Amino acid sequence: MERVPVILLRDEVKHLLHYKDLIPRLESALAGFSRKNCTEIIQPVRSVVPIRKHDGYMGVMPAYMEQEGILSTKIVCFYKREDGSTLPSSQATVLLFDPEYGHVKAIMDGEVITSMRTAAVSAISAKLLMPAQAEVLAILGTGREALGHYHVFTEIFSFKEVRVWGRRRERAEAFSRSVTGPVKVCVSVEEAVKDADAIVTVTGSTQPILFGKWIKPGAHVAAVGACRPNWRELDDELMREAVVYVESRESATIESGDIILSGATVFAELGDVLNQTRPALREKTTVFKSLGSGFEDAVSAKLVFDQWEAKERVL
Ligand SMILES: NC(=O)C1=CN([C@@H]2O[C@H](COP(=O)(O)OP(=O)(O)OC[C@H]3O[C@@H](n4cnc5c(N)ncnc54)[C@H](O)[C@@H]3O)[C@@H](O)[C@H]2O)C=CC1
Ligand SMILES: O=C(O)C1=NCCCC1
Repeated sequence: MERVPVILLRDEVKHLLHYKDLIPRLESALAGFSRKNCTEIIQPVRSVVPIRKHDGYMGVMPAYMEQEGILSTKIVCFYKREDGSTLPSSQATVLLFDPEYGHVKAIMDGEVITSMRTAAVSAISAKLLMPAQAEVLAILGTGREALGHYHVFTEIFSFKEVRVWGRRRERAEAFSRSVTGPVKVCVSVEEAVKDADAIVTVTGSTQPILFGKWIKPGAHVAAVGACRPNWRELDDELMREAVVYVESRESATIESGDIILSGATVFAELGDVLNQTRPALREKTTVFKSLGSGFEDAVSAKLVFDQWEAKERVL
């Protein structure tokens, strides 16, 4: 029998995926991934094909979770875009397979998944590592990931002040107008991060934009951009003085320019903290260097598919 995959477009994925389901699933997947001798989650480091002519990369991100019966791969194309470019800086599709037979069960939009799971993992890092009674959140960058981070951080935490900085002030102002809560537009990174408790860097920068000397001791930084080994968002001082957490040590030492070029040491994976095998050093300045993992896409895609199937059953 020929099996036809279901195609789930952006709006449907958006409708089916919710942070309240996603966050606990990601927490258990991060913990599973970091368990000693983990055989449940098979995930090679992302394969990256340079698309030199267009200043871009294609990342292929497979993952297999045997117990959960999840086999998937995300294919994401991402680009270094010049200021003012109207082209998208990344596009992604997730394929969900039947692990027993190998056929494709679903082809779904990967952009909502990328943005929600990335923001959710940063929020998990903040839950574990941000100072207690955090009052000020600073978001550096005004694009798609910035918006995702705004939504989940304001949904699960209660900040007294949210600030945004963007290279182009009009984009930061547009960002501030596009969300429902109050957001203070800052003219410089330094102004945005002064005395901030939580800082999210979500830019396409390839050079440091955030400097350790501007940051309040004890602040938590979720560093989401700079996912190539020669790209940076954070300076050497911040990387060397902060306690650094990652999703995967293996990926971090291959893909993160902030880690490789600063010579910083990785203290723990987030999963180690969730498994209580490494401590959450909340009182110290902490950096979560996010790179994105195939297993995060895998559990997100499964949630979307299960929700879709449940809806179909009712109809
Ligand atoms: N860690 C992860 O799992 C993921 C990381 N990313 C990365 O996050 C970053 C942001 O992605 P999106 O929001 O989707 O992109 P976007 O294109 O929607 O937004 C990029 C933002 O960065 C700013 N920007 C670009 N170049 C800059 C520079 N040189 N200095 C300062 N700001 C600059 C832009 O003005 C814009 O505000 C990218 O580097 C992307 O590759 C994206 C998805 C997942
Ligand atoms: O995990 C992802 O998805 C991405 N990571 C880094 C660059 C763009 C997409």
